[in-house]
Amino acid sequence: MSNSIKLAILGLGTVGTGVINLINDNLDELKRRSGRNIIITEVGTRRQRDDIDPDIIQNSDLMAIAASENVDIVIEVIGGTTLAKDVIMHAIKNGKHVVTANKALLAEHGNEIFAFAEANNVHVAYEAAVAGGIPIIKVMREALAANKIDWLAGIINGTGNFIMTEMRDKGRPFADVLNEAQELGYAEADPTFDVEGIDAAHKLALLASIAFGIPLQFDKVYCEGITGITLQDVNYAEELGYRIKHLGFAVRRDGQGDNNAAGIELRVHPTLIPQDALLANVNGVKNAVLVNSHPLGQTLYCGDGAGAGATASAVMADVMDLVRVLGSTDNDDQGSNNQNNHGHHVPHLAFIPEQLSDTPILRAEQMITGYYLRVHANDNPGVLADITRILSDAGINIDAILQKPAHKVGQVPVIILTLPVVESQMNLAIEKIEKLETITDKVVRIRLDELA
Ligand SMILES: NC(=O)C1=CN([C@@H]2O[C@H](COP(=O)(O)OP(=O)(O)OC[C@H]3O[C@@H](n4cnc5c(N)ncnc54)[C@H](O)[C@@H]3O)[C@@H](O)[C@H]2O)C=CC1
Ligand SMILES: N[C@@H](CC=O)C(=O)O
Repeated sequence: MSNSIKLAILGLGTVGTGVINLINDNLDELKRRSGRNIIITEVGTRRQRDDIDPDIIQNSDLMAIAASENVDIVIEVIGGTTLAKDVIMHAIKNGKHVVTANKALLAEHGNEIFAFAEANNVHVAYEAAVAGGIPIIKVMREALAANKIDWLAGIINGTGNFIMTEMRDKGRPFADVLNEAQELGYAEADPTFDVEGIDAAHKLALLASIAFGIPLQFDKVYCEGITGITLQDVNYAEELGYRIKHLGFAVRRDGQGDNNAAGIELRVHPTLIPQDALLANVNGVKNAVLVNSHPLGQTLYCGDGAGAGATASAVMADVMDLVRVLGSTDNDDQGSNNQNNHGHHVPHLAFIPEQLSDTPILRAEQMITGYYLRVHANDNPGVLADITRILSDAGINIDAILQKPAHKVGQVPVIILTLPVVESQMNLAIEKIEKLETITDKVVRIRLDELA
């Protein structure tokens, strides 16, 4: 077997430990598939660990590891956007290929990091950064390379899906399930990233870039989390044949039709989807990404979205890609066997950097979705007529109405499902509904999508 490939793992938490375990468990498979021996030569850890193979150098100086002669590929799994960035830039400068699971870092600084990697002829691989173990980056960059992607929708946070599933199926309290997700290694170091939708927004920014060939624009992703979802809305949605899932959407709009703007919608929010949609039945820590592309049509990719094993699988898939590049003699631009050559001809963001487009990202009020509205009204004659008149005057088509028995004396919840509408129109209609004397509370609104 030819020369060993030397790995450094920075950070021995959930993912770093998962990678060590995977290598220990599957080394024979890795060798047979790559034709190379794969060894961990160094690990970056804050404190000396006695559970690590004594042949592996333990070092708290991550910058030294990133420049070490003893390392071919640097695996960054410390998380965060400060030291992680410095270490990755240092590794790139020193000609190392990098594998990272750090979606926060790439969503915020990926444009700079990828440009620096290209200038230094190395690759920064990031399969584990989106949807855990699902090979969605590889699929979208390579397997769908001949397609034009129109939209994608995905459950892209395992913690959030785990919490919503456990709450719905077992009636468990939010805080209790979040606690379990942390114990299982699913949650981010700061779990507000999971429950407020920020982690999903990081991943969506990455998916949208490789779907549409646009630069990373995390700051333009519209983002709502799951903390405002009540069991009451979950149950009403189920009664109407829908399920609430926390989804990320990236949608290309061509600007056809009244009030429609051309551009890309990037949004993360709870969404009612039909109960019989495949995505509605993706539960627990599972993630799934539905991609609609031309000419292929809809394809769905599903698997564990978080946790040590799933994430280590994605990290090591990237390592294997790089091992094959490092091992090839005919894959680089000069035909040489330069160990540091880029070799990997798949562009970081799927499109060649000069071809990234400046298609605008649409503002929230320009986005188009259906809606679930829950309106609390005094049980007076004519109240329903007032609400439906306001919606109809705003050009909003009602798809279903459900009036529930009064749960407080004289007050009835009215549930309305609408067809897709431009958000600015819905904002105006809700403003008018809330001004009606018969309306007692703020209108609750959740977006709705038929995924057709
Ligand atoms: N846990 C999961 O399921 C997934 C995590 N990720 C990403 O992978 C990365 C790591 O996540 P986890 O392993 O879950 O986090 P973690 O918090 O379990 O592990 C991070 C480790 O890095 C160590 N570390 C931090 N700064 C260090 C320093 N200066 N020197 C040495 N060690 C240092 C910490 O002590 C900790 O052991 C994050 O970017 C996360 O977003 C991505 C996909 C899934
Ligand atoms: N915290 C994240 C981990 C994987 O990306 C999640 O729950 O999805």
